[in-house]
Amino acid sequence: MLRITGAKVIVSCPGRNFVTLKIETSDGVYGLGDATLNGRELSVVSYLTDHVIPCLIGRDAHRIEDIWQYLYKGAYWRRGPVTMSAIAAVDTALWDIKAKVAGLPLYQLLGGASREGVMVYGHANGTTIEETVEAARRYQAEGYKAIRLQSGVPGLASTYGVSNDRYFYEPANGNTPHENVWSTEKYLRSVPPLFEAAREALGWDVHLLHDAHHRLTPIEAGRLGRELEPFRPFWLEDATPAENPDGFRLIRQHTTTPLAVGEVFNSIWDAKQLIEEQLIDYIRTTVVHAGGITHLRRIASFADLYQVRTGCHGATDLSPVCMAAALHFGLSVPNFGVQEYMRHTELTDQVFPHAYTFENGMMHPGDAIGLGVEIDEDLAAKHEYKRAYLPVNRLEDGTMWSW
Ligand SMILES: O=C(O)[C@@H](O)[C@@H](O)[C@H](O)[C@H](O)CO
Ligand SMILES: [Mg+2]
Repeated sequence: MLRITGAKVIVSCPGRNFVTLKIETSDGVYGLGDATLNGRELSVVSYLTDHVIPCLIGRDAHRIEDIWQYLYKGAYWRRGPVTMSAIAAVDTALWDIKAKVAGLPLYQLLGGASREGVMVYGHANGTTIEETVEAARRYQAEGYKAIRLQSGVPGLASTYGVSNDRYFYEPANGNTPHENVWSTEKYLRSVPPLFEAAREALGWDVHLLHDAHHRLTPIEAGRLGRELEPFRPFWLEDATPAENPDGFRLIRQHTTTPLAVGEVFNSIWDAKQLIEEQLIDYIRTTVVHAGGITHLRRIASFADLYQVRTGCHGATDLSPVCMAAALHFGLSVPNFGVQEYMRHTELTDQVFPHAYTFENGMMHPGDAIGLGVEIDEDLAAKHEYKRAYLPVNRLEDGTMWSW
């Protein structure tokens, strides 16, 4: 038995907030798990510290599945982003420990490599089509095989996904939420010309992606998907809010553009209908928000039955600990599709030194034992938590809207 002797939550803000769980064991091996829930970070800190950690001490760190079930079924209150992020952190840390004890990189325990590397997509954005296409060209020159295109919408002051920085788009900031203004009509006019210009400039040997960020109705999404078809997008992401999965059936009736959804999902139950009715092509659930490696494997195995592939969320609010876990998972899972990769800042990378690498559009988790990611606790302690919110979205007449 490998006893859990201690666990602590490390909150740090090296440019943005991260919550990291560190679990220690009787033979000195420790493991890390990401528990960051963007804009609601401290709720998971409390869930872990006040409610989960006291139940972990003394348990056998090797019993990953049993601990997962204990935290999930045992809480009585199932699912939800706070619960599932906390369980994810415990689960990830336990896999890190098990792989370290085995003396193997985690992906070897998950069945070994199913491919040479993990294809990632980068974010090209700009305030105009020209700027966005120019940014995409730079990604292509750096070897990216898949690029997400988000451009400013003429007539709207600010839009999600668009920043002037080359790499670092950061959605959460401000002591109170920033307010964006939205017009579906203006947006819908702006996306097809963006894709047309991008295909003309970049050719056809690169995958192009787009995120609608839950702001369309199903019929609007169907129209956008259809208008993008000539430009062969890899996927249209979060076309409509997925609380009502039936909405995706309506989109499907109107377009063959592949659909991706699930970055806000936290369990297999959120994805079940979408997967079994083949209403989506890519499932975006990720390690930190969907119950860790144990639960993500379950979702992926289920999705594989229906030829739905993975496309894990990988924005900057998913820490390098999550990124490492995602890469071990992505390298080994049979039905891998693509992995999102938004680079972290240099300071974040200093706080979380890691073995994973990027080369020519592909990433690899590296061959360090465990997850292959560390936390520099002294440096982390120098950067205190700073409240930050995701933005909100309103229609031009002031109505609150999805974002
Ligand atoms: O596709 C994506 O990366 C996103 O939709 C994110 O920017 C998302 O809004 C943030 O990660 C939320 O924390
Ligand atoms: Mg998204």
